[in-house]
Amino acid sequence: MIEARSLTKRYGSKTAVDDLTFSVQPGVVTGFLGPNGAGKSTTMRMAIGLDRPTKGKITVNGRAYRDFSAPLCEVGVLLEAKAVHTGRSAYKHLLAVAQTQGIPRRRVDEVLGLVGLSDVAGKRVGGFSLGMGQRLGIASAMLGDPGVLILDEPVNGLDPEGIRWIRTLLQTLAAEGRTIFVSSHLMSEMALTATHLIVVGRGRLIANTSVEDFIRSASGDLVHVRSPQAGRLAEVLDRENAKTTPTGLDTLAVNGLTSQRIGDLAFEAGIPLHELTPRQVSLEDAFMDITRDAVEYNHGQPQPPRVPAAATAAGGAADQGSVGAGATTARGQA
Ligand SMILES: Nc1ncnc2c1ncn2[C@@H]1O[C@H](COP(=O)(O)OP(=O)(O)OP(=O)(O)O)[C@@H](O)[C@H]1O
Repeated sequence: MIEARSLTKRYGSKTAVDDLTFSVQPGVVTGFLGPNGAGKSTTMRMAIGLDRPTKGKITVNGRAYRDFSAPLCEVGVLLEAKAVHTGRSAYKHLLAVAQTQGIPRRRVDEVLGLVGLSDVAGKRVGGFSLGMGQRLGIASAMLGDPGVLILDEPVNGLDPEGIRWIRTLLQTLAAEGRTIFVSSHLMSEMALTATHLIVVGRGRLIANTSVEDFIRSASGDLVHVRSPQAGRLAEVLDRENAKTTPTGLDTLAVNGLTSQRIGDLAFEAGIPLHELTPRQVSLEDAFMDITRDAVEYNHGQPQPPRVPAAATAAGGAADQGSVGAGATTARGQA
């Protein structure tokens, strides 16, 4: 398990990580999401002792990283795939890493097999493609057979086959009971890979929720309805405390009732319906929506008006299961 408590990191006047509290549970893949500059890498660097928190703490299995005598056997890390000696072969690189912590030579062969690099084990790392480099980075992270894996943007620059491979590997490792903490700025990718999400923006916690709940709350309860008796239907629905907004001559946007309930009410009132569509948002849209005000640089693009997505509706504690509690903070103060 990874636990951050009031974790804060300032670089001069810049607050990179701002009072983050969350925990990452074993047995599932937890996605660490946020726009560029949100503080993901800084958080991960603090988790493995490469940066010191200005305030608060982050522990792995209840201990600070520096307290591990054989850290590779506790927590595997992929921060920068290219941080290897390019003149060495993949095998020699892994062997050198293994020898620093008394990991047996046979484990090098095992992890090469695990990541599918056995056939190129003798090749110089300098000639590796980006995808092979990522595989080597993961092999290195897996050397000590750790129970915790921290991976910073492991799918960056990979082709679809490589992305699918990492996705399956991470899910398999999580199913073995490991704690998998993986950062990305791609919501759609994380939705396929992760079970739980921790979303940050400008260093602050925006959401800490299951992927399922994130999708549900992002999609909200907005339903598009078309009826030749839209005015009458609005009266019926308003009596049920729905919020109806005319969007055309015969169309309504309805908040606060499910499409099933709207259909039933229309039927009971003898009102014909020509369309009844729950509003769907793409995950990428939901993510953009929830992090919009937390983006450091928006490339000068004009910001479209906010849709009344329910992604911000559910409040909650800073630990497990909150969507939008931090978003309010980020919007209010950023
Ligand atoms: N050593 C440093 N000195 C000063 N500012 C830093 C330093 N490291 C990070 N920052 C700043 O802290 C903020 C968070 O950066 P960080 O790299 O953690 O974000 P990120 O979410 O990982 O972004 P990306 O997806 O772009 O890697 C950014 O504004 C960054 O410029």
